[in-house]
Amino acid sequence: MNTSRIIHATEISKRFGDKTVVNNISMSVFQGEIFGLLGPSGAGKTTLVKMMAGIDIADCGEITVLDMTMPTFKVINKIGFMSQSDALYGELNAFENLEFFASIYGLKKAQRKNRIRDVVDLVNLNDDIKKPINQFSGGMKRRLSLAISLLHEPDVLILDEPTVGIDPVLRQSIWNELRRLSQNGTTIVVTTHVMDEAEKCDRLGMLRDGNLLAKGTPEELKKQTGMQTIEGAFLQYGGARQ
Ligand SMILES: Nc1ncnc2c1ncn2[C@@H]1O[C@H](COP(=O)(O)OP(=O)(O)OP(=O)(O)O)[C@@H](O)[C@H]1O
Repeated sequence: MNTSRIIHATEISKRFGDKTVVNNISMSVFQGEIFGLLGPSGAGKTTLVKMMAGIDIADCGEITVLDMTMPTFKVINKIGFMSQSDALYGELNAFENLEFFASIYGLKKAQRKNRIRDVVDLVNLNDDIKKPINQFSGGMKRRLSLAISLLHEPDVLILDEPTVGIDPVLRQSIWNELRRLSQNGTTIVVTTHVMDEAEKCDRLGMLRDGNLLAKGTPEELKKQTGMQTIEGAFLQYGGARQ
């Protein structure tokens, strides 16, 4: 693993009303690693990754991506963000959605065609490319959202629960692709509450109620808690729902 720090959060907090949903979190993500944010529903994973992607702003603390303080438009083209709520145009078909986002990302015509073909292959949507999005299932929308986040081959990929609603075979091929991208230098942050996906990450941050309970490699976290599984380690660190 490369040691250049690509994402760096320093003591960031975020409140909604009187509720602190991200509480004084500091962490770094290094080039070419897959960093997983693991935590139950409501832990603050989405809020944290949105601040990394520059979509939301921390109340205090600082986040830098590629040494630029977020949020800034300067790195927006270097980040691929896949949100949980699919930001797709329902009236358009899949191909038109891809074309639209490719033009936003500034992909040239020839490059656009190749990239669209590659990402559509990857998420296995070839047969549905002409179908309007409002006829897509939830899983198909997830796959298209993932394809869109990959279109411009970003240096940093931030994926919020990318494999929810996706069948195990495709999920495996998506993880294979994430690994291939990371080996080629892409830095990836992925949120999940699925333990077997957490095991696939190079490092993990365990979140609960806005607090970063622990971080480390899956092996380190298991070893430190004397547990055989990530789930066991998470519970030891205080991740259990009360
Ligand atoms: N815009 C908002 N206004 C008010 N509260 C919010 C807002 N966005 C998130 N929250 C609250 O912040 C907390 C953390 O939410 P967040 O979506 O970050 O959690 P999460 O870990 O991503 O959960 P999930 O796995 O269910 O997506 C929750 O209590 C949620 O209700």
